[in-house]
Amino acid sequence: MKAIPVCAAIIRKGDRILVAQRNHHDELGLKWEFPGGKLEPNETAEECMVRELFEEFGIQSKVKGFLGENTHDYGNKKVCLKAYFVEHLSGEFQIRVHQSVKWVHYSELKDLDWAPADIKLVELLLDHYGYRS
Ligand SMILES: Nc1nc2c([nH]c(=O)n2[C@@H]2O[C@H](COP(=O)(O)OP(=O)(O)OP(=O)(O)O)[C@@H](O)[C@H]2O)c(=O)[nH]1
Repeated sequence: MKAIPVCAAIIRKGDRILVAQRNHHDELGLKWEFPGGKLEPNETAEECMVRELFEEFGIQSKVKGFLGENTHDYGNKKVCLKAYFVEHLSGEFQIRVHQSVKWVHYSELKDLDWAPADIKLVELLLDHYGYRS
């Protein structure tokens, strides 16, 4: 099974990261994730991130770097989740798609009920910032 490429945004404010809860109507409803979505044909990861963050929150943003990726097999599909560091440039966050969003301190990230593909990315993120609980 070929993995579906999905881009996920790490948006930081001080010691907090923006996390989003999937809508209860959607697959993996109420699980926490990094905002983002599937890469469209002929789109770069940077374009995908900027598009998804505008669709999901109505904000303008810019990709600053790449954290890493994790491929996860959900049984019915396989996703390759690629996490990018993204800077919020302008616009108030409007919650257009998700159930809710919140800014979570590094020390609390591991306590969330994450979408399974995200767990390895959360570990990578904590390593990246040198955070040890
Ligand atoms: N955006 C996002 N998707 C994730 C994460 N972790 C994870 O397993 N996924 C999975 O990756 C896929 C992305 O789908 P999505 O529904 O968010 O993206 P989309 O808006 O482009 O899709 P759609 O237009 O088909 O609904 C889903 O299967 C979702 O469950 C994550 O951290 N962020």
